[in-house]
Amino acid sequence: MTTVFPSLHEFNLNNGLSSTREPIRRTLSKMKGMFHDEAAFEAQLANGDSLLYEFYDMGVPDSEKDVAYGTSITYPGKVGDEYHMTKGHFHTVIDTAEVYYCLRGHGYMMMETPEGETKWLEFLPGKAVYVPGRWAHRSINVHPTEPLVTFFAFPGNAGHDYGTIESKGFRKLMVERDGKPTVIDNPRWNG
Ligand SMILES: O=P(O)(O)OC[C@H]1O[C@](O)(CO)[C@@H](O)[C@@H]1O
Ligand SMILES: [Fe+2]
Repeated sequence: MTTVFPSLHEFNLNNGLSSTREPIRRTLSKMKGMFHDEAAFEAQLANGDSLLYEFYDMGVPDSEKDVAYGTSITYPGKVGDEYHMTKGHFHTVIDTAEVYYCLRGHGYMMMETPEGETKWLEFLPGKAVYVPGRWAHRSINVHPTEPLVTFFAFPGNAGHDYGTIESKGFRKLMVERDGKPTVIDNPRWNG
């Protein structure tokens, strides 16, 4: 049995970053095939492999008795008309849930089940989104200039299944229409 000691970590309330741990960073090139406008993606990548989001793995044991937690920071911007977002995933142990609490910014949590139900809920500072087991989830930043900062927690054994989203995509996308965030059917959904 692993012995886990009580620990203390700091996450900055403004930028979401921790002074006590290194984040995992995902740049544009790690998101190939995720945005619906491939030409806009390639054009943007030619201008530099910019940082889209970063988040923390605090290294808690991968046991169902433990709680994985950390902050997730998605930077503002769009690829074509589609807002910056995380890759998104199901949990490998698919019926494990997750909770997110928004600390800064404006965004949405896009969710869907394998059966095809979809749901998106708004992130604003002070709002908590509960993602039940079986719902794939992706954070989306719709603010023009501010980072979307959330704090998340989920069972340590949940794991990340990226394969399903990488091959099928999400059924719904969040794009800008007439200057406003708008949900559309994913024209490239491959279910
Ligand atoms: O794993 P993705 O989809 O790249 O997005 C990262 C986010 O998801 C998490 O894995 C939590 O489920 C966090 O580490 C982070 O908030
Ligand atoms: Fe998750």
